[in-house]
Amino acid sequence: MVVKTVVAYRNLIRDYILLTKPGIVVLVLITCLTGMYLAAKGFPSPWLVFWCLLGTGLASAGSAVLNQFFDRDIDAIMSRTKSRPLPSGSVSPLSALIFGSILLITSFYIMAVFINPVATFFTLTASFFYVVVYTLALKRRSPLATEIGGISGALPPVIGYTAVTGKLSIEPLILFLIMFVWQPPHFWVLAVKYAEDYKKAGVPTLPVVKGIFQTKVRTLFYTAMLFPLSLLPALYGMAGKVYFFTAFVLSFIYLILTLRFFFSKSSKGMFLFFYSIIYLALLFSMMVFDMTR
Ligand code: HEM
Ligand SMILES: CC(C)=CCC/C(C)=C/CC/C(C)=C/COP(=O)(O)OP(=O)(O)O
Repeated sequence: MVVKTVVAYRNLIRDYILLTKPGIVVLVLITCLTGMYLAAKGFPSPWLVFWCLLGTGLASAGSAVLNQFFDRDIDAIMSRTKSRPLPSGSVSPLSALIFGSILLITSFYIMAVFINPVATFFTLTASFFYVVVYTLALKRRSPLATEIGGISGALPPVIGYTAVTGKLSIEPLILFLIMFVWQPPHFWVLAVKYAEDYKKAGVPTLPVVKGIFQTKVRTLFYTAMLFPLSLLPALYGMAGKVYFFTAFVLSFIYLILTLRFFFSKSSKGMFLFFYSIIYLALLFSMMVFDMTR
């Protein structure tokens, strides 16, 4: 009896953690911390780091929970998502709505009280774009949802940077641009693999609307754009030679893998998808490493 209750609680906690898309939260936090590091030109005040990472992490987590609350009908149709906590029935929609709202309200409170108005504004904007603009307004209507939704995903380093400086400048905009251009190819590789799934659920992703070939062309185009963009931090004095060299090699490998995906007859590019995540994590970590040396 006791063992059963403990297992039930453990499963419930696991489901609530899964609802927050924890893998994405980790990468969001790495990019946010990089923004803070570059702004402070070294390790910023530990309390600022603590509150800013907590606030940004809660915003990312809360937005992901609300995204799954609103998407629970289409998530139940797609094989990739049908075992998520909401479609599988292990968490009720009302509980998810309350949980996501509490996470978001706590995030905005922390950012407003412990950080500053500019970073709070960008946190609100990121959440608004993910939940309202991407999930509610665009995802079921247009393939442009991916690019416009990318505004949300590109804001975490801007939140980190402005948490330290309190104002916008060219450096956070460069980080924004890198992340903005990184997101569509990151997603389209998956969208190609699951094109049938998205079609069945009525989600007009690029492969569903324009076909696999057009999507592969655009994936290649965005990855090619990412190459020069990834070098900008070194050219603007935000990072040094070690970063420049690493970014060059990482972007070169990314381009080669994307070319392989482009010419491949298969629509499965899971290694490329995995590489996109490693790429961004290493790129941003290298900026911090080069600053700390
Ligand atoms: C337009 C924006 C984006 C789209 C459409 C998108 C889409 C996706 C999809 C569909 C998955 C697979 C999830 C699954 O298998 O259940 C995924 C995984 C992932 N994404 Fe993205 N993503 C976007 C932006 C971002 C951003 C901004 C980050 C972080 C900075 C990120 C980090 C990750 C990570 C770490 C994973 C693998 C871990 C996981 O599946 O939870 N993504 N993304
Ligand atoms: C601070 C803050 C709010 C940060 C959020 C950053 C972030 C990760 C944004 C990405 C948003 C996005 C459009 C995800 C799309 O996946 P989807 O939800 O359509 O994917 P799915 O099909 O797997 O559910």
